[in-house]
Amino acid sequence: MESLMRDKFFGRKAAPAADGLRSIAPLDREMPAGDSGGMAIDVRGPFAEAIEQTSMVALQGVDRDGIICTWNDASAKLYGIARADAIGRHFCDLLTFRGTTAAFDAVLTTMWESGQPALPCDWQVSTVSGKLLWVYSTMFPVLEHGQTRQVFCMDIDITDRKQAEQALRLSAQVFENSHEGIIILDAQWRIVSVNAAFTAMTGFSEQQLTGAKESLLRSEEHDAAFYDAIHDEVSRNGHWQGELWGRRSNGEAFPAWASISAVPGGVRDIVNFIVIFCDISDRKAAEERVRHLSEHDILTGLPNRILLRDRLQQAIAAARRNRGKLAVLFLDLDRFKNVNDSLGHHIGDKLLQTVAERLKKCVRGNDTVSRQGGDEFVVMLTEIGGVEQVAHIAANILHSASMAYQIEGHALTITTSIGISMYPDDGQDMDALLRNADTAMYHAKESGRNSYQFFNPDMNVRMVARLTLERQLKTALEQEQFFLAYQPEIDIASGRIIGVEALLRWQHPDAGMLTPGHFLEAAEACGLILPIGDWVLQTACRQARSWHDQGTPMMVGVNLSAIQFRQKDLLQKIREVLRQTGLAPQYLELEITESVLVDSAGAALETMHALRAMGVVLAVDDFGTGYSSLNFLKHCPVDKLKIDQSFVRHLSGDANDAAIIRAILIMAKSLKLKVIAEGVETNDQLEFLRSQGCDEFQGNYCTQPVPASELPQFPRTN
Ligand SMILES: Nc1nc2c(ncn2[C@@H]2O[C@H](COP(=O)(O)O[C@H]3[C@@H](O)[C@H](n4cnc5c(=O)[nH]c(N)nc54)O[C@@H]3COP(=O)(O)O)[C@@H](O)[C@H]2O)c(=O)[nH]1
Repeated sequence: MESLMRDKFFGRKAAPAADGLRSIAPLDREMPAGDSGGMAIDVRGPFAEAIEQTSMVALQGVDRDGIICTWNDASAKLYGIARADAIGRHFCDLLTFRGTTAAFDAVLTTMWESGQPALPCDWQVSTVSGKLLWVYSTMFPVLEHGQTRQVFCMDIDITDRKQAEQALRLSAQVFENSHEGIIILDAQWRIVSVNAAFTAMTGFSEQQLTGAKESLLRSEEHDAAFYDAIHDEVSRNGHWQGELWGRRSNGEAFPAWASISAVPGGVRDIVNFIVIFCDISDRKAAEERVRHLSEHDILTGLPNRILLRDRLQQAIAAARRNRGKLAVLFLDLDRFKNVNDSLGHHIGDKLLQTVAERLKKCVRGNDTVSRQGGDEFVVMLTEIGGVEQVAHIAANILHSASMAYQIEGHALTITTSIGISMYPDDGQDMDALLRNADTAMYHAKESGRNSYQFFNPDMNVRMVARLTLERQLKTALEQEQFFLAYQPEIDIASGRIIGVEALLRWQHPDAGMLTPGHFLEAAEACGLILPIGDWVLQTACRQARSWHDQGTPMMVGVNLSAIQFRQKDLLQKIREVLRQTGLAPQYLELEITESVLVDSAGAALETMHALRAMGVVLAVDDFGTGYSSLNFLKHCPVDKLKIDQSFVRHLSGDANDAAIIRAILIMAKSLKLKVIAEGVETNDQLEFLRSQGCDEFQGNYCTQPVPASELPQFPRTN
């Protein structure tokens, strides 16, 4: 490329100069008439030589072949090439023009041909050593006898200027194309210039802003002191950055991140301020959404546990300062699980949403209704006058929650149990108040549900005892402290044992042998009844199978409490136990109380039919104490009624009990159900039952419940 250029513009034959290549050729300059830019220099003369060598301007001269004839000290300095290394070399060997070679060549060609000087021009030059610089170049031909003899070039280094221009261009690009709003202000905080991003961000036009005071952009979210502090900071330290509210042209405030810098002029003088503005509305909105989600319950939109704790803490601090009172109401819906189990979670969710709406209507705007999870809600009442006021609100809540619900065609009712603790009487801190309200709620449940209970310290004592019992029950299960006692069920006519009822016993390490009355309720409350019940079922069936193997087959009765009966996998469990133990299903009798059947209505019937289909025998336990209607019994696939022992116990003294037993027996006969009387302790009781046609009896008159090995050797049926 360079050699091509060399041939084209400096002549193909590089003939040596007459006086040798390294000497400076004698030249005369002839100015064409009317030429304004040409010059005549006698390069041989001392004047020209002096100019050439002392000039601050880099001066080079080349002949027709492009060979360098002149290279002054300034050129050597500018290009970093010594005079001795330049003279006699081809110009293109030392200097090349970046991207403008063709233009440079054209200028040279014109000059050689026209003998006219070229217009001064900026060139970017790279030297043989790799140095890159910008020069402002004036090129002119030197004539001899009317012929161009040499071309001279005067170069001034403009690299710094070019770089500054470039930087300025870049800054302008950044200013205009930045996504962040940029404002340039003068020393009096008057707007000098704004970029497009800022006008787009605020809705102000450039005309509206230019010349306006910075206060035009202030939002009412901040007072004057806020802006004064920023001005002070920028004046003192040259910089401030932080979040502030800006103002759009329509008056709307928007959150922004601002970075303000002072641009110094002379000593201590600030000439301008530059403000970079970033609209953070979207980020703030996203943060707000995340914060809201983290503090609210998704299902009901109520404050969740986290937000409640936060508000409770603040309310306690305020009550402490003002010597005020506040109340914490712990709510738990009664038997909400039944709704989920029978109608599905979808309906359960809708019910919770409606309850939440009703709760909000029962309290004032500054109170908090929160959902803790599941069917638990906590209401915080602040600025309370006294317990009467709280009791009134609690009663309202009970009433409102118990009103009928219509959800997707289902008519539902639900009640609530509420425990209440008060600051400062029932706790000084949040955890104590929540704990005590929970304890009181638990007592509300125990005392029949659909009620509220204020906390009292006795509750805590009972709660501790309950928790201790629950812990011990867990240990009992792990350490096999349970065993089964069996009580025979005797056919009255033949006197034979036709089966036994398996009754749970706990060999407590300290308290000795405990009957279910001591622990059953706690086991049900904490859910341990399920693993315990599984163990009972497994153990009783294994024992019955063992009697079968010994040639004395006997029916075994196993009690199922409500929670056990409602287990989703009950059928599967029973099928599996029968399979594992090898007990035929007709030897297993499941005892279910009337209340279980009535409470779980449709679902219970389905389960009972499935159990019957499996071949298992079903008995209604404690019959007469519940509310089962005759109609209900008619549709219930049960085999046996167990007359509750309370009727048997007072047979001799209470004519009513005798009448009840008679009625049960008549009814059972017509429904073709077997009847067994429980709690028979005397011969008189037995004789009465025999006289009334009762099928079977069970009770201490025969024997108390005993371990399998101690069962009396009565004749047994097969
Ligand atoms: N879910 C489960 N419940 C169970 C289980 N084991 C027992 N239970 C239930 O606990 C209740 C109390 O049982 P328990 O203390 O064992 O009392 C039973 C008998 O000991 C008692 N009984 C029997 N005959 C007499 C008598 O002549 N006099 C008298 N005072 N008491 C007597 O009656 C209870 C039998 O109750 P029932 O089940 O109604 O037939 C009790 O409700 C059990 O159901 C278990 O494993 N799981």
